[in-house]
Amino acid sequence: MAIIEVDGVHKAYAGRPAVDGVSFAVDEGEIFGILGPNGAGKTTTVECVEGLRVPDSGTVRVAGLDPVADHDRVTLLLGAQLQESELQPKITVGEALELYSAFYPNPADWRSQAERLGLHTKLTTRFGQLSGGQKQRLSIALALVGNPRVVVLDELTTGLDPRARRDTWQLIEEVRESGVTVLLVTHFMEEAQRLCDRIAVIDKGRVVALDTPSGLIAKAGSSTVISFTPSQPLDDAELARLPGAASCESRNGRIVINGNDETVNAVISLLARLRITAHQLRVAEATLDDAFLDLTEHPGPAERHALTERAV
Ligand SMILES: Nc1ncnc2c1ncn2[C@@H]1O[C@H](COP(=O)(O)OP(=O)(O)OP(=O)(O)O)[C@@H](O)[C@H]1O
Repeated sequence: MAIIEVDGVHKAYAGRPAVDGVSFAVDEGEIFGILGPNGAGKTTTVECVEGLRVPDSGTVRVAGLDPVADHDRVTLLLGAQLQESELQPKITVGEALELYSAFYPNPADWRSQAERLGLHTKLTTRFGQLSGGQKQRLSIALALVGNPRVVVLDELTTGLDPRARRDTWQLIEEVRESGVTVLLVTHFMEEAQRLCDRIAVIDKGRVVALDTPSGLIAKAGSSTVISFTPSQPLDDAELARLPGAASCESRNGRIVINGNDETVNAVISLLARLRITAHQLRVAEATLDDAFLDLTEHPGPAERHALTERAV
């Protein structure tokens, strides 16, 4: 059952659309990702879900409630990461956690929360003296302190070092296992791929794709990139006609084909038939990174692959 429903939401700032007809539904208990380039409208969308922005048109429901009209009730069931400016620099970590837990009828044990997030040694440290990563961890702890049914995490692990990022991912998985729905805005593909059950890709204020991470990879162009330097010139047109081949490019004697597993076998058979040797044959699987770039109007996989190879 959907716990978050966003239906045809529009939001403009000074007449310029930031969110232009966004719709999606998040099932209870899932981790739902929102991915998109800078300025795509992700934060505006989640702020509409949190009731911090009022859509110009369209509807948002959280557990059937209107986040603006029923703001007080929604606040009790939805936890959100705080912006840095929302805490006084002199408040200590322990005071902030205690204060925020007092707002909720059924708060989590904030001391164990702090321990899980590696903040237990910082309970007497003032907010203004925390590092960027520690502030980030505190904002996650504060989002979870009310034992919410839904938690909205915008750029969850920005500013965290690799270990803290992985610890945070584990924490989010534990949060989900306890039945909490997570709405996650992220720029990190690895994070989205590892954590999210489904992802909405937003570009220029619109949802351009909505699927599981593997569904997005499969949907975006081709899933396999084959590249090699042939021992003799090859006909690009013949390669482009191979089964599953979506495109073929030749640059400085190196051939790059976008295709799938079937294409890999067909290329090998063709090379054997023509008695051509493939030097530096590489077969790479597309990633969510590739899918993201394809879906948000950037260079295609072959072009990027060629760029990467040249850069190497
Ligand atoms: N308060 C505001 N006033 C005017 N324009 C705004 C305001 N907030 C956002 N915008 C504009 O709306 C568009 C969408 O912004 P939004 O912050 O929702 O995007 P985003 O996808 O979250 O971006 P980022 O990944 O950079 O955080 C951008 O063009 C932004 O400049």
